[in-house]
Amino acid sequence: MAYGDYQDEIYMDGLRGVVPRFPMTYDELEPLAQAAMPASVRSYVMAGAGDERTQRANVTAFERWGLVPRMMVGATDRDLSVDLFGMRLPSPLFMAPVGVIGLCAQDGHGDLATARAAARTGVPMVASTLTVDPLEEVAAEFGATPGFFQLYTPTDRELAESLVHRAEKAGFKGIVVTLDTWITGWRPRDLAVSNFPQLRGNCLTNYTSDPVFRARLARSPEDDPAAAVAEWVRIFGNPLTWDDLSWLRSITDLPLILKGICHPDDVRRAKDGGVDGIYCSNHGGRQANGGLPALDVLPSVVQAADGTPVLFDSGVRTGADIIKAIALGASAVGIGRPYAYGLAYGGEAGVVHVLRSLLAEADLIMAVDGYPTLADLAPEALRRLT
Ligand SMILES: Cc1cc2nc3c(=O)[nH]c(=O)nc-3n(C[C@H](O)[C@H](O)[C@H](O)COP(=O)(O)O)c2cc1C
Ligand SMILES: CCCCC(=O)C(=O)O
Repeated sequence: MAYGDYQDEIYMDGLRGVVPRFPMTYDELEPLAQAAMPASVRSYVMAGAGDERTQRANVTAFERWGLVPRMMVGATDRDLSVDLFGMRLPSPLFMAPVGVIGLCAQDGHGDLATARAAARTGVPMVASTLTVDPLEEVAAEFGATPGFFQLYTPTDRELAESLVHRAEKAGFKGIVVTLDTWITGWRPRDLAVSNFPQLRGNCLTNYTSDPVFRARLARSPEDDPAAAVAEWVRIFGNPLTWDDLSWLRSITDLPLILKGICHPDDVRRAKDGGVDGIYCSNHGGRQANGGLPALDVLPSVVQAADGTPVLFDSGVRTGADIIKAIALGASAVGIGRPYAYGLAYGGEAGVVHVLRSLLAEADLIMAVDGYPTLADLAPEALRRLT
């Protein structure tokens, strides 16, 4: 089945008098999802760093590139599949780690709903360290779709190793280490409501369920939750340096991917340290304002990666954006807010709808523009507007 067939399904429903249950664009979804969320979760998900210029620029950066269509290619069959870390994935799309995704669902179990959406669509989920349900239970919902575990590396190395080994045992297929969030950026939306401390206590399950973490506490997290949060705050932020990379590399044989890489020299150092993947991202503009849009640094990252897979996120909102990122050299393309809002508005079905809509649009663009495979999307397929 082609991804574009989702269009036919929606039209057929229309013929039977069934109107679409979900908004058809990100711009329509965003306010509806925000209205459906509790205020603290809403401001947390919306929050970008500073006056959010970088966050907005991540999105508008895509408007400066245009695809050039090719005719008479006969692109009746499209192939969106990609090879990544020895796995064949049906498309380049994946769900970026979103720490509070659990809380985005009405029932508080959004991690499980997202994992089920991954199982239904074949779109991998990168599960954050900060899930609400334990990583083992999240992984159990993935079905045949590979999942990735995102590590926030605590200062306690033994705890970091325990989290990674639990992820291996649970069946995750890669470890994504996030480098840009050892400290939280200046987020006025959260500061205005003193938000973050309220939320974080809900997302510590992977710590409170960990034997190493529990052994560090005088009393169990069940008996003294405040002490568990305090210990988490103490150990959470690890300002990793390149000297830590050999240790990170040594703790797992799974593919190791570094998230937050935007500079070609950092790509080279990561490659020298033996990583399997580079993840180019500015954290959706949530961490440091004043930065370049992530899309604008992607080509130099891809060039330095020199064949090492480059995952990309930040600002992807449409199927056309996915195609543009691929044409600029990304091996896989992630979304954060779009699926978080799909979940908040429509639960698991909302996530599935967001994923299928993005893939349908991407597939139909490839059909119309005459690019039957992702390999056809060479840089010449794109032109930069002046
Ligand atoms: C509410 C929220 C929570 C996030 N939590 C994490 C996290 O736990 N770990 C991480 O590496 N990135 C986290 N991110 C960043 C995303 O992985 C991703 O880089 C970003 O959302 C991509 O930008 P987009 O939202 O414009 O698609 C979070 C993003 C959001 C919106
Ligand atoms: C300490 C921040 C953890 C979650 C996160 O990455 C985000 O909110 O962007």
